[in-house]
Amino acid sequence: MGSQFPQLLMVLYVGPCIEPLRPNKELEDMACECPLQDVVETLLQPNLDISSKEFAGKRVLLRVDFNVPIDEATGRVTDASRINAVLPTIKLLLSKNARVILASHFGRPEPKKQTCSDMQALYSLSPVSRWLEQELGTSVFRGLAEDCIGVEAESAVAALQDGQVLLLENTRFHSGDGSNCPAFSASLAALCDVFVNDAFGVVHRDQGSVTVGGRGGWGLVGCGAGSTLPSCPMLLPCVLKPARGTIRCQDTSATRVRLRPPRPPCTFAAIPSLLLQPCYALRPSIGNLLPFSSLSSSLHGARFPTAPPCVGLGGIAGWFAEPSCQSPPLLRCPQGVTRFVPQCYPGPLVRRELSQLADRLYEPERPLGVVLGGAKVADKIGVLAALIEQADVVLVGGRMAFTLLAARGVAVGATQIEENWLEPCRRMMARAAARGTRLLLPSDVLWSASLAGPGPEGGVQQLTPTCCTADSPCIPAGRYGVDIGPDTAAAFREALLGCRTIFWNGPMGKFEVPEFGAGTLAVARAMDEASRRGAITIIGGGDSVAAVTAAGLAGNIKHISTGGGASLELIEGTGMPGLRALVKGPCCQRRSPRATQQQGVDSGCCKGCAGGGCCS
Ligand SMILES: Nc1ncnc2c1ncn2[C@@H]1O[C@H](COP(=O)(O)OP(=O)(O)O)[C@@H](O)[C@H]1O
Ligand SMILES: O=C(OP(=O)(O)O)[C@H](O)COP(=O)(O)O
Repeated sequence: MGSQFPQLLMVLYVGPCIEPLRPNKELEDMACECPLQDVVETLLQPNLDISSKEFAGKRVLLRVDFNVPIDEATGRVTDASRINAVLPTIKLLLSKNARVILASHFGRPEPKKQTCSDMQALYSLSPVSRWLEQELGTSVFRGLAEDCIGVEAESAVAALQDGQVLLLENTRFHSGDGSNCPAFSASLAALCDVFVNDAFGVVHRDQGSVTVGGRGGWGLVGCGAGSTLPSCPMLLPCVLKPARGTIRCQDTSATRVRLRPPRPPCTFAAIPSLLLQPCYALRPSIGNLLPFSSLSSSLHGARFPTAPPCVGLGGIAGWFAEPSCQSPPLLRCPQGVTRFVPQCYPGPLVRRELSQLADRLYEPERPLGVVLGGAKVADKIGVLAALIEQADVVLVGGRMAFTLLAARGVAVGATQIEENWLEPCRRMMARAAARGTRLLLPSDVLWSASLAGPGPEGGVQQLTPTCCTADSPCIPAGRYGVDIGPDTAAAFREALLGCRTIFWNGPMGKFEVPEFGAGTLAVARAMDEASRRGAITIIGGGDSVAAVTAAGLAGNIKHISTGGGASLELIEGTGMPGLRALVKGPCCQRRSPRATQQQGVDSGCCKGCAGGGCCS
């Protein structure tokens, strides 16, 4: 790989690398990094309501979130809340004689590691397809296209008639979705005339099918104070992109980025057009860990050279040589739907979610309580810092809790924790104490020898300081924490009943196993009880909603949201690239982004599933 760098760098120099360096302030202004509330307000304007638009004969790409629970044994959808939530949108578009193309992710396939057949077996949208067939009938629903881009998708779309629906296969079968590759977005966008995003559950993801490249994709432009910035900061994701998951924001001064070398197909054909793209400084999509204010101060703090216009080879080469950098300012360039699809709208579900959640969470009736659980620890733990600042009571259960418990010195056995977060968790707990936020962790937990179900070994464990030693661990070595215990459930209930607004995301344990579901059920009951006492209760997240629905306790909840991580990010008040990508004009009082240019992108870049080529 090393031998390719000089060639690549030569191309960078001879390409149209023409833009003079912009001062930091201007970079920041160009970002139009509006307060999220302004973005939300913009998307709620009546002129973006699709019910007042005409779509007859138009191919409408409707991004939906069909990431629904499936029974592994029967392959059937076990909770259709997310499908049902978007059915009215599908029917609305059909009533307008649109040709509706549904795009969704499902689960987290790994196209670079798994073969296509493995991905198909585990993550095909065929169970959802069967569900839609029943709901819509075969004359309207034209089935599942084998792939979401490429020949299969194109021919299926070409066969679509007005007033018919097609479901595209899982967008995440292509690595270009997760990496927000412009070529992937362009291919998806080529299928349609109009893009409607009604996938609230995924608007916090900076992914190709969400922003459909709107303003998606990150280009790395510098490595913080003392490093160099090219004045052609249009080195786009295919060329330079922080590898997913390698950015750690334990605090703003310890941000680390590891660079991924350019992918060969991106080099020659892609770079000239990439270099022409205007860039916007935006908050990085790094698991929502770094508030934009921090980024912006890191932008201010960084030393950007003013000349020569394209920095030196050394500046760029240094990035490759240096595996990590401090506080990298990141630039993000517009790429997709706003470029590739002229008409983009938020769907009715997204608008409804925004108005319901924003109303209730931006200026909540206090005390505000947040219950956080679930298994997407790496994704959601970063939000905790923001929740500690905003909520009065924060309750943490689920697998999430064990990283905090471990940070307190509790021996958690084999329970999966986030090692990188131990120190930040200690600081968060200290901050909660200093601020007066009531942060409750489990005081007892259920442990088991297996995550699959209870065996002869297991039981409820009180988490006393005396048991948290190597000799007397709280959770024995090799055992898993699988639920909160009854004392914790009672303490959580008591805390919740004192709140006027409650938001809950993430089950308290591995609730799919009935024996590990008591904690989740107890919180569901407490939510129900609080609702009946007049509290404003909101539950978000696929599994949390499934748990509450299965328990028959959804009826009194004030708002059931289709998004867990998305709702959390909304509360956090930052990020949401999927929403920002839908804002075409100025979204705040600050300077709006420059008009984007229609440009081609090397279609060979970032081709789909590296696993076996079936979906490239
Ligand atoms: N202690 C635990 N160990 C293993 N899995 C857990 C534990 N607690 C919760 N989970 C799992 O978390 C998953 C839901 O997590 P997440 O996706 O974050 O929630 P949501 O879908 O509600 O946003 C469930 O499948 C549940 O089994
Ligand atoms: O299930 C989802 O989010 P959630 O678990 O936060 O509700 C969405 O479909 C997003 O999925 P992802 O977290 O794999 O990007």
